[in-house]
Amino acid sequence: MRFFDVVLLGAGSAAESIWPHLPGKSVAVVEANRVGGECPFVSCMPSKALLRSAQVRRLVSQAHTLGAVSSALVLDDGAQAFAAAVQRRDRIVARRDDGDNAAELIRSGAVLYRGHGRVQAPGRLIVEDYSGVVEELSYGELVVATGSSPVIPPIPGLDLVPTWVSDEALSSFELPASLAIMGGGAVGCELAQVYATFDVDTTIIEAADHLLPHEDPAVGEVLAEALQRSGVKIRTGAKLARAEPHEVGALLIMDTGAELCASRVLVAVGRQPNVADLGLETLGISPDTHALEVDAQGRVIGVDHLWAVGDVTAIAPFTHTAGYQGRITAANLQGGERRADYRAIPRCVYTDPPVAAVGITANEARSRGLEIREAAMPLNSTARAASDGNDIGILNLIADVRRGILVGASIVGTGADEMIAEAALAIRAEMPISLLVDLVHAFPTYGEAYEPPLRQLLDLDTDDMPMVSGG
Ligand SMILES: Cc1cc2nc3c(=O)[nH]c(=O)nc-3n(C[C@H](O)[C@H](O)[C@H](O)COP(=O)(O)OP(=O)(O)OC[C@H]3O[C@@H](n4cnc5c(N)ncnc54)[C@H](O)[C@@H]3O)c2cc1C
Ligand SMILES: NC(=O)c1ccc[n+]([C@@H]2O[C@H](COP(=O)([O-])OP(=O)(O)OC[C@H]3O[C@@H](n4cnc5c(N)ncnc54)[C@H](O)[C@@H]3O)[C@@H](O)[C@H]2O)c1
Repeated sequence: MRFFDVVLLGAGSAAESIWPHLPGKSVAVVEANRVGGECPFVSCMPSKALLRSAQVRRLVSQAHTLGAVSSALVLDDGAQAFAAAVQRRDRIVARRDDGDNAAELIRSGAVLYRGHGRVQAPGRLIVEDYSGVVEELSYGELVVATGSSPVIPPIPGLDLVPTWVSDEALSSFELPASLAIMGGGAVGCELAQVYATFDVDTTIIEAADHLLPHEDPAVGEVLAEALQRSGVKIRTGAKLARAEPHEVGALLIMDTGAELCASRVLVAVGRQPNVADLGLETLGISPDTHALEVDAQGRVIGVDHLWAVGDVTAIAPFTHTAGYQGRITAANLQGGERRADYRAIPRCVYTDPPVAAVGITANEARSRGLEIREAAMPLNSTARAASDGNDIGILNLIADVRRGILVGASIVGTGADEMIAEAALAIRAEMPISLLVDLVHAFPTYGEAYEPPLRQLLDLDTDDMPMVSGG
């Protein structure tokens, strides 16, 4: 049995910011699927590649409104355009081949074991490869970085109709004739815009009363308008109650009694941490655990020599969080004392226009008993929106009145995904609003939209027409 100082279970975004940063330690990485995990192959990168192709397709169709051509361009039909977008997508995801990532891992000095890893006892792990060959390893420290999987809700008949989960929707070469998407969260909204733009009749079914229900309602409302302009149909406040096979593919019956036919159903109602079948019960962890609960240093609470990083912790499940947790855990495995601070992790949805938020929502702030004040600004009132021809968007800031600092921000609009970094820094560094209000943004940029609401929060001049909602 070979001993390693550190064994990483899973080789995704979280783990890859650990293995190159443990000089002097012997490291093994156990991976059941692809080195690199989901992000480069079946989640972030293929979705962002397809979203970009879709965005350009819409832009070209609007070129005459932007003075680029004299009349509307005649586009290829959606299927031809999608075939080209898929070729580009597959180049960007290296045709889902993890060979380069695996080679880099090995160059870092770590040992790669391909197969399913499972703890046998404290300090011991087995790896079973595809042919059933089992290897046994022993470890000093174990880092669980096993990611998450889509939730499939127990809806009668759903297993009898054609369904996709996100990685299938992002690996497909063909367009469905029509697509019903269960869930108006990040996955549902991004993929709805992709498929609708390639002329697929696409409907989002969202249980809550607005899209992206984890964010402030105004965000979901502005996004809904943008998606509808891309051809997406939206049914909010509706849950799928039952599904039946149908000549088209699926007949979907909502809890409201409404019905919808679609040739394919994309199930996008959230993800759950991968904690099953890891042998964690041998370490005293309950088999009913939903996520591995970690302290700020990355240690699994109550279990010696066990760490967890990435989606398996269910903390802000994004690639950038996985990388952040990985860097902190690597430093602590080297004897450091680094602690994670999750107050300012950005949450972005890369629709067109994108959505970006950071910190807490107004509802969360109120439930924590904070005295808050909100100030908002429509992005279409910026000079940049006028010159670009963008007429949709909003920026909303949430201030903690007693401390005079920002605690939350959300933006929908062109550039939101980049603009959010300013609010993230302000929240993370607890910068006084009196300082933020003195920051000068270049003219004409979307960033200028921060200035009127910040002034509003300080009761300075209000001539730039920010909209204010109560706290
Ligand atoms: C459609 C979609 C789009 C997304 N887009 C974005 C985005 O634009 N930006 C963003 O920040 N985030 C995005 N995310 C989220 C992002 O993909 C995840 O947060 C990130 O991949 C998590 O990294 P991880 O290392 O925790 O898990 P993963 O990357 O999933 O890695 C876990 C690895 O562990 C392996 N594994 C699991 N169990 C075992 C075992 N027992 N033995 C051996 N190996 C095992 C798996 O095979 C996998 O390779 C998106 C997610 C989805 C679904
Ligand atoms: N741009 C990004 O960073 C990005 C993109 C895609 C996914 N992701 C990650 O993937 C995770 C999963 O995304 P997701 O969209 O699947 O989950 P999500 O939690 O973001 O959204 C799920 C949605 O489904 C709705 N829902 C739940 N049950 C339902 C039902 N029975 N009928 C109708 N609607 C129902 C919820 O109200 C919610 O709006 C996200 O949390 C995020 O971390 C990130």
